[in-house]
Amino acid sequence: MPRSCTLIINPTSGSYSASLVDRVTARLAAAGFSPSVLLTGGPDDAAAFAARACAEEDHPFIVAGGGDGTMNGVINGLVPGRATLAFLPLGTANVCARELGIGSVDEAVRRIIRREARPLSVGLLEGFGVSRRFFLMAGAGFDGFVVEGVLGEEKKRFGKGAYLLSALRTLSAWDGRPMEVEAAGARRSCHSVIVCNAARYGGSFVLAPGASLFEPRFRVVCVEAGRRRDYLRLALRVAAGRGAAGAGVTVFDADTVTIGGNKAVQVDGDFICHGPVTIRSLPDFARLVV
Ligand SMILES: Nc1ncnc2c1ncn2[C@@H]1O[C@H](COP(=O)(O)OP(=O)(O)OP(=O)(O)O)[C@@H](O)[C@H]1O
Repeated sequence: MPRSCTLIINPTSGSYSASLVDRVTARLAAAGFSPSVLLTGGPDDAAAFAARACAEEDHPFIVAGGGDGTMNGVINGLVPGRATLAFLPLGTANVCARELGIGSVDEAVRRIIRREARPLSVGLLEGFGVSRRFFLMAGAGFDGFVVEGVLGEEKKRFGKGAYLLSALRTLSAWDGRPMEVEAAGARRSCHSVIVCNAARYGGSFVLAPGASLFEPRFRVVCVEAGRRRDYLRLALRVAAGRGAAGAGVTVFDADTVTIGGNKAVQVDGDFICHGPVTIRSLPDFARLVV
């Protein structure tokens, strides 16, 4: 019997085309799958479609076709421990594909057909009235404020350039307050913190070497120094491929992180809330095609 396979596709993602999706489904059908395509009509659909697939089948096979936002949506709709998940890179940054070493749509399809999968760990962020899963990272402080400050109008006009404009505004209206971060049995005073479930950040920059989608723990990047020049040094280190750790920045492992204060918090590139929040790892959340 053909293996059913639900493709949840974001038609607004960076490199989507209907003909490309037709080619993918034809290849999957030829390889013995019975693919069904669901096109998202808005930001909440990926999670709703994933939840529906889990209601219809005990162990659904789901392909998230789009960018990292689509993958995040699907993860937020899944019932833990039941689904096998694959990523079809149709987005702009596609950090997920970079983490998995998937270089093209063809490569992704070959891997889907092979169906080799490993247990995926994701993160769960909980704040006041908010609960959200993430698979790449959660950030509180500088990057939270940048994501919160992106203006819809600028995003329409300048695309990813809107993040740069927001970063410039965040730099000029500098918030120097520290916040308390409790993790791995220690309390630290940090200016920003990024809880990494994957090594890469914002594209191909490796922020947290050693972080892995398959490990039931995070690499936590604490920016202790709170001056603009410390962030410049951090950016230069990361751009040079040396990772975040260095002067004013501590990196350590933890599976639970509590962040105090009321700074802005983003997960997987979406603004979620202001602190305080608690973050914990959810091991064996799904099986991820590798
Ligand atoms: N039909 C739709 N119309 C408008 N927005 C949508 C629709 N479907 C999904 N979205 C939203 O689009 C956002 C961005 O999509 P996605 O991340 O898949 O692509 P991308 O931005 O091109 O890629 P990347 O995140 O890898 O840079 C998603 O977070 C989702 O909220």
